[in-house]
Parts: sequence; structure tokens; C-alpha cells
Amino acid sequence: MKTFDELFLELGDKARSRPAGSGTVAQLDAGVHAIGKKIVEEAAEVWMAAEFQSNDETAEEISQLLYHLQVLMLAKGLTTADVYRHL
Ligand SMILES: N=c1c2ncn([C@@H]3O[C@H](COP(=O)(O)OP(=O)(O)OP(=O)(O)O)[C@@H](O)[C@H]3O)c2ncn1[C@@H]1O[C@H](COP(=O)(O)O)[C@@H](O)[C@H]1O
Repeated sequence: MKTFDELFLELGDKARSRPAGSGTVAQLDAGVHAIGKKIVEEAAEVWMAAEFQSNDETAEEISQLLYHLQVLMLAKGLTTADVYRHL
């Protein structure tokens, strides 16, 4: 298990070191347009899970949405502080 901040640090390391086989690196290379489409897809899956599936399945979909939001943050050079200051 990891927190939002721990995952963001891990993804930042991946973006810098670019290990072979990293899905995050592949997403970053695909660019903001592709990442954005993935966010929309995952958001729809969250919505559908919330309406028609279990809470555990909904939580899993939410985790995937958070992951893709973090990939977009990295693609745009945003930090968690950039986001948190709006909360
Ligand atoms: N938390 C995640 C995570 N959540 C979601 N995803 C990806 O998001 C996609 C969501 O999958 P779906 O269930 O929607 O399935 P899908 O639409 O068939 O997926 P694709 O066809 O798009 O691959 C998958 O491609 C997952 O690989 C994630 N990929 C990676 N992580 C974590 O990120 C870290 C770095 O991962 P790598 O960069 O791959 O090493 C590791 O700690 C991973 O656990």
C-alpha cells in the first residue's frame, strides 16, 4: 500500500531514470493528449463502478484515476504543492 505522495515520488523517479518496461514512461512519451484521454476513460470507469459495482471495485478505479492524474502532473511539470494550494 502507498499514499498519493509516495506514488508521486515513485513516478517522478521513473520519469527521471526511465527504466525499461515502465508504463509510466510509456504514458509520458505518449504525451498530454493521450494521458488526457486515459483520464477521461478512467473517470468514466469510476462513475460506472460507483453506480453498478462494489465499493472495493470503485476504490480500485479511483486509484487508477489518481495514478493517471499524477502522470499528467508529471507531464506538465506540476508538483503536489501546485495542486494542494488550490484545495
Ligand atoms: N498505480 C499504478 C497504476 N494504476 C493504473 N495503472 C495503469 O493504468 C491502466 C488502467 O488499466 P485498466 O484497468 O483501465 O485497463 P486497460 O484500459 O485495459 O489498460 P491499458 O490497455 O490502457 O493498458 C493500466 O495500463 C495500468 O497499468 C497503473 N500503472 C502503474 N501504477 C503504479 O505506478 C508505479 C510505476 O509503474 P511503472 O511505471 O509501470 O513501473 C508502480 O508502483 C505501479 O504500481
